[in-house]
Amino acid sequence: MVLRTASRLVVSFAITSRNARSLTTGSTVVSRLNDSSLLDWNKESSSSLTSFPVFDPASPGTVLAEVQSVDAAEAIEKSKDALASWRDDTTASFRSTCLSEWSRLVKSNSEDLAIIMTLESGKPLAESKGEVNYAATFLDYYAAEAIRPTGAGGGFMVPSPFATPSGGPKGNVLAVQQAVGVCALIAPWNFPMAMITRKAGPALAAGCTAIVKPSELTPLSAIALDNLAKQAGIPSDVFQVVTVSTEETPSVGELLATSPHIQKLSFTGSTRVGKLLMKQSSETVKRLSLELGGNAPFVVFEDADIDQAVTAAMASKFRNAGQTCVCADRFLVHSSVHDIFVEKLVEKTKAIKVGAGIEADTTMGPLITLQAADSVLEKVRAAIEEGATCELGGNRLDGQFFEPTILTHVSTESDIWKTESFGPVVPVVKFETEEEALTIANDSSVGLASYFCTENLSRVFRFSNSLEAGLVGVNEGIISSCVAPFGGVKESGLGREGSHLGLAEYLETKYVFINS
Ligand SMILES: NC(=O)c1ccc[n+]([C@@H]2O[C@H](COP(=O)([O-])OP(=O)(O)OC[C@H]3O[C@@H](n4cnc5c(N)ncnc54)[C@H](O)[C@@H]3O)[C@@H](O)[C@H]2O)c1
Ligand SMILES: O=CCCC(=O)O
Repeated sequence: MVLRTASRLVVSFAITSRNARSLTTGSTVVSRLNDSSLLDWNKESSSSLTSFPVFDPASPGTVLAEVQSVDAAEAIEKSKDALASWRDDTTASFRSTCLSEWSRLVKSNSEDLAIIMTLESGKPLAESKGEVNYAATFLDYYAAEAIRPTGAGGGFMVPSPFATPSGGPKGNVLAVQQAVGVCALIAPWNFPMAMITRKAGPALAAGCTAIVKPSELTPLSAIALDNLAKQAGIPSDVFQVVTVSTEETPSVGELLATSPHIQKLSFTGSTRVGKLLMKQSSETVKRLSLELGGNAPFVVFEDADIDQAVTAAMASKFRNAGQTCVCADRFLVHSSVHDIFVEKLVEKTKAIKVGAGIEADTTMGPLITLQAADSVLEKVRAAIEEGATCELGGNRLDGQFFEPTILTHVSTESDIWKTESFGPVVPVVKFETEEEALTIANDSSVGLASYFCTENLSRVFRFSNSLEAGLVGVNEGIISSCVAPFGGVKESGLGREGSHLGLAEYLETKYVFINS
């Protein structure tokens, strides 16, 4: 394992002279960008606004930028006022063109966007580049969906507009799909661009207006997306980004969840906050999409191709240092292939290069905060105290870096097994029968992703049918795509994002009876 620290991360607050400049960006960020105007952030407000720091996860305590907060109440007013013109006065074709142009700009600025994302989220540059492209796919996908009669083109599962005789002696039934209205979109730090476009793409395509609240840990990615949206011709009140500090977040969350002017709330983040927003939203009976936490099982059967299983396990587990809601989190390996799987996984994992994401040869970055690194360490130590064997890693490195870790003989009662680790830890448990693997895999209050490796076709159907999860990867560790319906069951959430089903989340069905 190689630990690399970031190359000099000196922050001098270089941009304060221009009047009313509301994003003060450290030289580390600006000097790396081809176009520093991506981070322009001049917000006007009738109230005095605060600002908050954005930190570099690769260098604890280093401030990358000082970002001005945005007044959420004013944003709601603007969004409400902009709704009718966007929903009723623009054509679907115009909205489609705006989304396509936004995507084109995202792609043509991908180098800068990846740098911004890496600096504030910590993920390696190659992963950030992958996410920028992934983010653009949602804009392209929903640009294409937008031009179809709303909701009709997506396929048989989306309710389509229709007209039919009433079924009675007279009259006709007409059913139409309409934009839900003003939408609040609350996004997390771990995929700071793709989780925004996955929500905003279908919202804008459907004719809704959108207020995005990014994570306070990664507002720069959202600011850059906002600037490109404006360049693409999306009116500034139709798509707004509301940056707020950690301290302001609970009250702004409550405002978005309780405002009678907001018709829908879409949230990606922890199950804890999802439950809170669900309670708060009940006051106004909002439409809800909740993409919450997971604790994905990864099952390796005795008939699996072990090399393929190891590749899939690595891809799923170590993506974004294990900070992905669909990361494999609980490894169940048949006793007959346990030792060879672990041996091969340990060998491959040793090649991971831990370091600052901005360094070209880094393959795993830091965790997002010191608290996150502490929490992973605590769970690893507790698991070892409860009898687990540490096959690799097990330690926190400098700052927020954590060693890729493999634990065997893990107790299924331990915290590392029962709760989402959100870190680069592989806990392994042996099993003997398919029934036993299924029981352990489904023994969780959440059900987002799940994975299994087998060469047996009937088992593929049988086991995937029985897993209590919204997503199933068979012999594959990365299964996210704009064309696939993404979402969980149980306490992992409500609704689906991506695919034509993602558009349906932003549409209401209205039925009109016409007397004849
Ligand atoms: N299902 C998914 O698609 C998905 C995707 C990413 C992350 N996650 C989950 O999110 C968790 C990690 O992300 P996190 O630590 O950023 O989660 P988090 O819930 O703390 O934060 C997510 C977002 O919610 C905001 N937030 C926090 N408290 C809030 C409140 N009281 N009211 C309104 N908004 C509030 C944050 O500012 C951020 O924008 C993990 O559990 C992970 O599984 C799920
Ligand atoms: O972390 C959550 C989303 C990541 C993905 O879309 O695969």
